[in-house]
Amino acid sequence: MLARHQDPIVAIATAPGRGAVGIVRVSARAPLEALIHALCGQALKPRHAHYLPLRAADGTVLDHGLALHFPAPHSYTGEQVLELQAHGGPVLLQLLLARCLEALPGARLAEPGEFTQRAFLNGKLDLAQAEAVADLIDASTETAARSAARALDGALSTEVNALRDALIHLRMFVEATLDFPEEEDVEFVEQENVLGQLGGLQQRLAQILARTRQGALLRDGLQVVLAGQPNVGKSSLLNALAGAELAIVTPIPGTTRDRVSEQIQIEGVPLHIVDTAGLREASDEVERIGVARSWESIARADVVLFLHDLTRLHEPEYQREDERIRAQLAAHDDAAHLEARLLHVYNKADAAAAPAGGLSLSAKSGAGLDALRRELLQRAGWQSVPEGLFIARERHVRALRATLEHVQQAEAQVRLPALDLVAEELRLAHEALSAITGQFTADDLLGEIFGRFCIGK
Ligand SMILES: Nc1nc2c(c(=O)[nH]1)N(C=O)[C@@H](CNc1ccc(C(=O)N[C@@H](CCC(=O)O)C(=O)O)cc1)CN2
Ligand SMILES: Nc1nc2c(ncn2[C@@H]2O[C@H](COP(=O)(O)OP(=O)(O)OP(=O)(O)O)[C@@H](O)[C@H]2O)c(=O)[nH]1
Ligand SMILES: [Mg+2]
Repeated sequence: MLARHQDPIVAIATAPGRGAVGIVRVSARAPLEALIHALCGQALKPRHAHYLPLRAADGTVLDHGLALHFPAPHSYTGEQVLELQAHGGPVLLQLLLARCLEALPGARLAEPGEFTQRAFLNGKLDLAQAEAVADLIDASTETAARSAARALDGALSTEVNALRDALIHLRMFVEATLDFPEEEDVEFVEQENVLGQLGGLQQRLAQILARTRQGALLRDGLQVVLAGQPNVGKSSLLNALAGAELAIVTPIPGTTRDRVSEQIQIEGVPLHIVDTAGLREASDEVERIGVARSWESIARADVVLFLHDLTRLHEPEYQREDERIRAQLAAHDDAAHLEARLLHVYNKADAAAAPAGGLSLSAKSGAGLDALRRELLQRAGWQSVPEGLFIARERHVRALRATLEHVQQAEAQVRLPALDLVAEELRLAHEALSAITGQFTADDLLGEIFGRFCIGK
């Protein structure tokens, strides 16, 4: 395992397929001069682009491209890095890749995220920044991309490090007092204003937590499912929100058989919207499977848009069916959770009067869609774009929550005062906080984080 971490690695560092330019990159601890000589036929000035023929083992020219050598430690990975920027044909890039593997002893193909993992292990990036690299590549909205760039620039890390320093400062006092048991705990607590410091920490943690939550929302978005009886206008609403004819719409109940999903964005927040088969007693096998899938989507959703048809609200048969769905929703979910994620939407407001209260709209005319968008953002806990928004992950939110809880516990112990317990809570707070930037991070978590990168990154 350890030896593998030291192998030279090689990968095609551009998106697979045909592109105008493609990059093959190599990262190694060992010197790359021999490889450079074999491929480029000349020495490379560090960090300079050289235009030259890239040669096969028999001396024939594979391509005329650019070669760049980044000597360690001044490279992306902190190791020796060679980049070959060639024409973007997939066959050519495979040839160059194979050429590097053959000419560099011990080299192997890089695993997903391995270049960035090395950058992390060599201290070029902390863990939150490394995650931001992947989030930048995967960003699905402009706001998400800009926020990922800010996180890569250290927006979250800087805040976390400042908090960590404050925690360390406080820990030093507490630990020092523990080492001198003759000193009065109460006196210490007052003298160093420990309560004041703990209060300040909690405030700062709460602020960062709120911003981190927004960042995680930008990354993960919101899962929204359109559910309800057949023919109420679920597919029409999907199309209206997406601004495209994605799902088939007809006056025939039971039109949608399978899930249709689409990603849209509202103020930069990605929304994954799933249109489902109308919920009713299925009349055939295909529909039965469709309805089962509807329920699966409902179970997974952050928000369930329960659509009602205003033109049929008064029909007893229609009411019975809505009641049946409501009961089934309640049976699938605990009451508080359902309440938090269920949103009733009354459709076809262009054709029938809407009851007071509730969200009414017309998928056909578009009236009321803006109110629905606002409501969805509010349900997601989105506050209008704060300055300096950075992308974040659920992992960071959990770590900050844990840190805050330990600091709150520490405060409770100071009031007793039980300084050894305060010290322990502060140690745990420090550990939880440090997991964000990766100082205290288990190997399996690292494997999971970097394993989700694309190859060549
Ligand atoms: N061609 C190319 N473009 C790329 C990358 C790359 O690896 N190759 N990157 C890959 O993701 C990103 C840029 N990231 C990079 C980060 C650090 C260094 C680097 O050379 N760092 C040195 C020197 C720093 C300096 O001059 O200030 C260092 O850290 O010591 C290079 C690229 C995006 N664009
Ligand atoms: N007047 C009016 N008609 C609508 C509106 N939205 C949808 N409809 C009509 O209602 C019918 C059903 O619409 P769909 O979007 O297919 O309904 P659905 O809920 O997806 O139906 P299933 O796929 O069968 O579950 C179509 O004839 C639509 O044109 C609306 O806002 N106003
Ligand atoms: Mg439909």
